[in-house]
Amino acid sequence: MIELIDFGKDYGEFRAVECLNLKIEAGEMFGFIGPNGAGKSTSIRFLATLLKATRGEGTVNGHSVTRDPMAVRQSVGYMPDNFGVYDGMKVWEFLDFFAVAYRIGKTKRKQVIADVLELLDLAHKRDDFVNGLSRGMKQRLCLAKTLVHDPPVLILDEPSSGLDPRARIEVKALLKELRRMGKTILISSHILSELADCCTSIGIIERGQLLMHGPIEDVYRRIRGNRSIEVRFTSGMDVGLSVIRSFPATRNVVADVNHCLVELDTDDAGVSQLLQQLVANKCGIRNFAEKDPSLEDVFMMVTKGLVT
Ligand SMILES: Nc1ncnc2c1ncn2[C@@H]1O[C@H](COP(=O)(O)OP(=O)(O)OP(=O)(O)O)[C@@H](O)[C@H]1O
Repeated sequence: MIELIDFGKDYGEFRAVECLNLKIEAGEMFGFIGPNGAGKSTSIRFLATLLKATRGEGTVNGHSVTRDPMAVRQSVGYMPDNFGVYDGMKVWEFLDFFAVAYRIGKTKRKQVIADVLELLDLAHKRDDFVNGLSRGMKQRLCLAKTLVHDPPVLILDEPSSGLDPRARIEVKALLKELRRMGKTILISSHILSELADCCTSIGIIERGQLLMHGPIEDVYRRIRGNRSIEVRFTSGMDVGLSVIRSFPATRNVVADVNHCLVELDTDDAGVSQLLQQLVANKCGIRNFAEKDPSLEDVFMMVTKGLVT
C-alpha cells in the first residue's frame, strides 16, 4: 500500500535521507521511529507529495508519488507535525474548506462533516471557533480533516505531540478504530510506548538510514538474542537457583529475595525443559514468564549500533 524505493533527499549539500527502501502492506499500522532530525518528516512529506525526491521513487495505493501526485493525494490523509488553524473559522467551516478542496459535492459534504465530527467526538464543537479549541481538540480536528475524503491511507506525523496523557490515550484509541475500519496507517512518534501497543510493524531510522524494519514481533525477536525469563518462587528458591545455575543453557542469573531473572541461550523447548526441572525438584513457582524488551530498549540498542 505504501512503498519507498531507493528514496533519497538532499537539502543543498546536506544528505537528509540516504537511500530508503520500505514496504507497508494494506491494513498495517506502521510506526516510524527515529531521533530528531533522522529524516522521518522528510520521507513522510515526500509520500504526501509535498516534497520532491532527490533520488528514488515512492508509491501509495499503487500510484506513483512523482508521476501521479493527484491520485496519491486522493488516497492519502496527511497530518503534518505542526499545523496552522485559520482565525475566525468555525469547526464545521474548517472541515468544509478541506472537503471543498477534495471536490466533495455540497450535499455529500454536510453528511461527511457530520460523520467525521461524530467519529472524532467533536460533534458538540461543530459551531465553535477553531482557535478557541484546546490543543487536544485541535489535534482531533486535524485528524478529522484527514478523513473527509475517506482515504485508504493515513500518514500522520507526530499526531500525539504536545498532548496530555488522557488526550494521547484518546488518539491511540482512535487510531486503532481507524485501522479496524481498514485504513493503512503510517505514524511517526517519539512516544514509543504508545507505538508499541498499537503498531503492527515498525521502522527505525537514524541519520537518513533505515536501520531496521519489519513486523514488531520480528524486530523484538532479532533484538532479544538471549531470552530473559523471570521466575518468582513461593518456596524452594535455593534448590531452584542451583537447578537454574547448572542448566546448560543458562548464561546469567540475577537473584533477588523471592525471584530471579535468568538469561537463557535456548529455544522454546529449552525454556520448557527448565520449567519442568524446577517443578520436578519441587520448587514452588508463582510465575515463570519471558520478559520482552520494551520498544525503548529496542530503539536504544538499534540506534546505538548494538544490533545490526
Ligand atoms: N528545508 C530544509 N532545509 C535544510 N535542511 C532541512 C530541511 N528540512 C529538514 N532538514 C534537515 O534534514 C534532516 C532531517 O529532517 P526531518 O525533519 O526529516 O527529521 P525528523 O526525523 O522528522 O526530525 P523530528 O523528529 O525532529 O521532526 C534534519 O537534519 C533537518 O535539519
